[in-house]
Amino acid sequence: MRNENNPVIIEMHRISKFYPGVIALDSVDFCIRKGEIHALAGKNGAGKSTLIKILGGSTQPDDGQIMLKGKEIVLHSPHDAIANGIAIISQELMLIQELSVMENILIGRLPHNAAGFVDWEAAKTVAAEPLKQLGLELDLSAPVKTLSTAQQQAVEIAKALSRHAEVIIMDEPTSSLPNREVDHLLSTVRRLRDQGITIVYITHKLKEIFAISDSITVLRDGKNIATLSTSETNQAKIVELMTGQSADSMFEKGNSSSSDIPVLEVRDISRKNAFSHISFTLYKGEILGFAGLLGSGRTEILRAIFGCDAFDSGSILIDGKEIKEFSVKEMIRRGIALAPEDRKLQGLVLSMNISDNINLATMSSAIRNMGKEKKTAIKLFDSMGVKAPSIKALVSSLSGGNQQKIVISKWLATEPKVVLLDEPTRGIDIGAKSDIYTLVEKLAGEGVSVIIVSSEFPELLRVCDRILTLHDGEINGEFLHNAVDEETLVAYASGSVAQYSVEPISKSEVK
Ligand SMILES: Nc1ncnc2c1ncn2[C@@H]1O[C@H](COP(=O)(O)OP(=O)(O)OP(=O)(O)O)[C@@H](O)[C@H]1O
Repeated sequence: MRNENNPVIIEMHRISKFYPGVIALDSVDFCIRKGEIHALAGKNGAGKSTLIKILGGSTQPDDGQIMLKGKEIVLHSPHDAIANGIAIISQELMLIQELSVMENILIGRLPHNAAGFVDWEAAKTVAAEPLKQLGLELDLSAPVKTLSTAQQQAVEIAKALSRHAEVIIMDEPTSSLPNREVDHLLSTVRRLRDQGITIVYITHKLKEIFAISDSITVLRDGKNIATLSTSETNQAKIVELMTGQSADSMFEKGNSSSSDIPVLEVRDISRKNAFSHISFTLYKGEILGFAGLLGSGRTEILRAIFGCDAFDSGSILIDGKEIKEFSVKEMIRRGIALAPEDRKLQGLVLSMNISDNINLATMSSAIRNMGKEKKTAIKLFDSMGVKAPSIKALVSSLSGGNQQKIVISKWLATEPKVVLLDEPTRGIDIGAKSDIYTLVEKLAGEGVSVIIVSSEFPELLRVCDRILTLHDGEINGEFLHNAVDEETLVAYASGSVAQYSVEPISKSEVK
């Protein structure tokens, strides 16, 4: 709980930051108290990253003032921030994979003996200290590349502690962690707070904000909308503050557009070590969800349908005709589109602009029709509500939610009849999520069929007509969206429902 008696450790006053055509931060005041976990919430593009980059010294504000324990500080570089006890743990960890745990913790600061050689014994003692503070036992000599993501994150935190960080900023720390590691990270964060360390915690996951934080600051369109004590507010209120809309209106399922016309029939496909005996039918205008955890085979099944990966047995039919030739090119020709999970690696070319990215999947010859490309880009840019100065803006400058809209636009440009969306809302804010659900419903209304893979089951319940649960490469349950709850989906997806025979659902029930 926020303790108003804790002294203020950092005050940011009237911080502004301008980029060409964008006010990233508009005279923001941000106050953090010592020993609290302060969550920073806001839609994509609200200004969270810019604010913490300023606090971490990697971006300079155009206006405003930063006070640390009552004294003004000027942060010209990340080095200045570290010297002032402020550390950032980014989503992309800054570790050197080939070096050991100890070398990473003490990077640039290994102790030397009188003869000028590294004093490895002293290094061991110094590096062990922050790990002890975190309550962790790690082999100090193990190369970092042999550790799990959660362990690597712990090394990054230990590095910050060994540099005497008093304020640790964590940017989406659970986004790359498997579910089972999340609770462990949250208890590490609480442990740090109890030792008097101040944490600024950025996440799009509201559940996490309420599980961990003492206070919440909400940014919207570059402004500080409110700073609240977590115990005195609730999720619906935070959604309202983030979006300016009531939470209820964003989470109502629209009418189903599902028909009786089969579009995609997957018959008993199997691939060794990936999935087995997968059979289902997708109908015209239907939104079908795959509820599965990491390793359930969900991504592999989509990739097989899209022709990226082969399967060992079984068959796939589109519009009643069995497909004999499997390649991405052929599947695009037959009207299938896949928006992949890792949008930065597989979905976009970050160094290219919005227009070129939208037209990527339809550029087929060396001679480009620039007029047509521009028309397509403008149409999708407008209909998707992308927040950027123009179609010429670089995709790398967009927020996560807007990047995702570009990935989806790229595939809509191919005018598909089946859209496969792999974790379409991962890491994006609630406003952009709502835009994507609305878009999916609009597509279904136009007769496009959609498969959504997600580990966020409330999202599937919100948008899908029907949901298949996947565990260990097999479909182990089939549910209508209005006949199932989150707990049941979790039980099936985690395999904790041992014996279950899938009751076939008649199409009349789906509607
Ligand atoms: N280097 C940059 N050049 C141009 N515009 C930028 C740059 N960095 C951020 N912006 C713009 O500033 C605004 C705020 O972006 P910021 O990344 O701070 O938002 P955010 O709340 O962190 O979003 P997300 O949750 O997607 O990370 C956005 O409109 C973004 O496009």
